[in-house]
Amino acid sequence: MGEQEMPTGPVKRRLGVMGGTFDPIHHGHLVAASEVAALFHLDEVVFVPTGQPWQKSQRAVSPAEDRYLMTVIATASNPQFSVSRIDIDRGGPTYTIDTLRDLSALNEDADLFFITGADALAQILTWRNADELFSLAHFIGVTRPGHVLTDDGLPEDGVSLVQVPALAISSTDCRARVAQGDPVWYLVPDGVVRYIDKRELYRGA
Ligand SMILES: Nc1ncnc2c1ncn2[C@@H]1O[C@H](COP(=O)(O)OP(=O)(O)OP(=O)(O)O)[C@@H](O)[C@H]1O
Ligand SMILES: O=C(O)c1ccc[n+]([C@@H]2O[C@H](COP(=O)([O-])O)[C@@H](O)[C@H]2O)c1
Repeated sequence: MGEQEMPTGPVKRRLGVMGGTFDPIHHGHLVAASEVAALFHLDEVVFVPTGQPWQKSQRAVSPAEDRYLMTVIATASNPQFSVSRIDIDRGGPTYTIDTLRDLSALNEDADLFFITGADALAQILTWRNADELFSLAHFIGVTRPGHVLTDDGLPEDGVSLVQVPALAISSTDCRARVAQGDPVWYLVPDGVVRYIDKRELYRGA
């Protein structure tokens, strides 16, 4: 068979997945997703707020509906970004293995790319069914100030490491700033500043 006659399957969509607690979502999350979308030619990035983040059980996490709505507000202006409720609506502790199984079933026409910061990537072997994760998605680890980005111990073909513009922003710091009465303007999108104020989030954090 000549080269031109080689059978080809349908071209798969390239779907980025940005999981997070987003309490609140900030520009570090948004820049990471935007950079990876450009570098990996993603068709879409779906942000997936956690239901119950079991590794954050040492602190009170804001209600899922508030975190979901802030994520919607923050991503609404970008036609490439969307938000999924799957981890919230499933109920119970959130495991990425479930996120990826559910998204695979809903997007049979897509290859999945799971985006994660250096800190989260360093913990990945502690996640539920860690071995199976890499058969469901390609993992993309991004740089984050204060954390070492490494794929040590992870499957060679399963992970890519990417440098993104350094934004020393964390949700922890945003919550502390609000609690102290300090501004979070320009750390989070304007609509998220307004939402935090309207719902009086983090005042006693
Ligand atoms: N500034 C940042 N730069 C790059 N990646 C980030 C940044 N902030 C968060 N991430 C990544 O985004 C994902 C979701 O993070 P998460 O919602 O826990 O935010 P966080 O700022 O780490 O929150 P917290 O301070 O409450 O732990 C994780 O993979 C995390 O590593
Ligand atoms: O699958 C797990 O066991 C697991 C443990 C901790 C974190 N995660 C996922 O990692 C992503 C970032 O989590 P977090 O807690 O840093 O916001 C989010 O999608 C979580 O569901 C997943």
